Amino acid sequence: MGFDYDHVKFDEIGKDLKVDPVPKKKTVEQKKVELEFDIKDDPVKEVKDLHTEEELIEESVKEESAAQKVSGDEKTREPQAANDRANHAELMMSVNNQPAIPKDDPRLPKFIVVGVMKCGTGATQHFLHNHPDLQQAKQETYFFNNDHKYLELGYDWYLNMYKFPTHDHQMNYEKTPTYYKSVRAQPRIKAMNETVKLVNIACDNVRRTLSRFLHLQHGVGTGKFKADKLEGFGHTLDEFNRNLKVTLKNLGDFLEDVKQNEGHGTMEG
Ligand SMILES: Nc1ncnc2c1ncn2[C@@H]1O[C@H](COP(=O)(O)OS(=O)(=O)O)[C@@H](OP(=O)(O)O)[C@H]1O
Repeated sequence: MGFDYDHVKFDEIGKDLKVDPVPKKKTVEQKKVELEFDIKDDPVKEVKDLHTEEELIEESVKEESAAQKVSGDEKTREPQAANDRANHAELMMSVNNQPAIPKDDPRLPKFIVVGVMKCGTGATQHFLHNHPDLQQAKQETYFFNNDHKYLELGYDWYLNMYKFPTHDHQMNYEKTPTYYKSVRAQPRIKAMNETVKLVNIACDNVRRTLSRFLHLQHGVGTGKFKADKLEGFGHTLDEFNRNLKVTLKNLGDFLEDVKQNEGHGTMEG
């Protein structure tokens, strides 16, 4: 059963929303004052986990963009178009020097929690941690989706994230909640062990988005992240909602345009 596009009024989407005027951009000085206010009044001082995770991601992103600047070629850039992904993954495997994989090392993980970020991966890890036959990596490694770690530091670095199993049945594992969306990580994990088990936890995407937003907002409020992390999302839940309403209205206009013009009105362009 197909979707009946003809009877959908895309230009109606968001029409009844009472959209408040888009807030004017704040000056740097205003943002600074707000940030200081947030830090002073924030009741939660302890954001250790949040800090560690975000630091690792930021480090990973910085390293990737530095690699792109230096090489300036296709090898290190994650492709945006879905159609390019499979080809790109193959390209990545063939053109880069792959690190030697010590396939028999008992420290290698038997399964990996690959995501989804903000779907309770931390809670899952917490439960697994208490199992006597399981042993987790020292931290979220971000190994397979980071060119610097994977290609330059290699498996020496990765294996150092693990202890040797203490008995025959014990299995090592890691959790890095961004692997699920990484074009790089997939073939690299397969190269390590093509029967390794991957655990992916799914949840409601709206709840997940809100969780991520509040995570970022909290991090900015406590000075752990830079304020520009929230650019476009707003700095409060009210701003987030306001911006979402505008985005939703724009989405309706965009879809109407696609409906009218793509493939001469067939939407098959
Ligand atoms: N058991 C269970 N089931 C469903 N959801 C749960 C569970 N335990 C924790 N949570 C909520 O998951 C949010 C944190 O997810 P993650 O641990 O995956 O975050 S992270 O990606 O590692 O930062 C975080 O959501 P928010 O509280 O909305 O931020 C947790 O409350």
